[in-house]
Amino acid sequence: MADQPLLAADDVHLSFGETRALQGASLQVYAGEIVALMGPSGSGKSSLLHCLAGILAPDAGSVRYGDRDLAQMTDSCRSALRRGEFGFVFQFGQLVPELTCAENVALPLRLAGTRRREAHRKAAVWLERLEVADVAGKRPGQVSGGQGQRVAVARALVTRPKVIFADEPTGALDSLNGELVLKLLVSAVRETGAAVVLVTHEVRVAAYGDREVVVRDGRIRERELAR
Ligand SMILES: Nc1ncnc2c1ncn2[C@@H]1O[C@H](COP(=O)(O)OP(=O)(O)OP(=O)(O)O)[C@@H](O)[C@H]1O
Repeated sequence: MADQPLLAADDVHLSFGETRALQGASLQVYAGEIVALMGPSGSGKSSLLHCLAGILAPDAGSVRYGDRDLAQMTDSCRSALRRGEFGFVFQFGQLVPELTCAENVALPLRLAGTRRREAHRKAAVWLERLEVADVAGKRPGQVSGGQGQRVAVARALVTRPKVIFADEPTGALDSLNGELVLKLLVSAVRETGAAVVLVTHEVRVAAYGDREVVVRDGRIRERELAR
């Protein structure tokens, strides 16, 4: 494991009006590791994920990606970072309904300026990798929830990001489909070397992580999982 964390939150505070979502959360994520964020509903897991990904700016404390403080970057630099180095998988509604599954997976590459043909070639590789090549020409509304999540994982990985942020990625799936999505996600990131920040309620899902971190009252409690 590298000495320097890839991503580090240091004493992060975040409030929504009167609600104190994060109250001094500190977390380090190293290259290639899968960190599972667990904890009760409302404890601050998603807020921490959003701060780590540069989607929300902390009221106090800092988030660093490598040697860069996200708060010191311009909005366009942060957007470029999110497009180029980060990938996202959420629980619902992340695929563009008007596009086919192949077009959805190719989209991040097209937005980054990759030519159509090359973007679709890479999309096909990732759809195959996630075992959903057969739905390439279908729209998200025409595929099952599990297939849709595997397409979403393919889309998150197609740019070969350094960090994947996954917020309850299997929360809407039955346990069998959830397991399949997780197994494919984990084997794909082991291959690409991406780190994963995985928010989940479920112990079974957290067990896919290298490390489990418990968020409680906007702070971190951490314990190592047996490998
Ligand atoms: N956009 C928002 N506006 C107002 N309050 C918010 C907002 N987002 C989160 N909160 C509040 O901040 C606190 C932390 O929320 P957060 O979503 O980070 O928790 P969580 O641990 O991810 O919860 P869950 O497991 O239920 O998704 C909660 O009290 C929540 O109600």
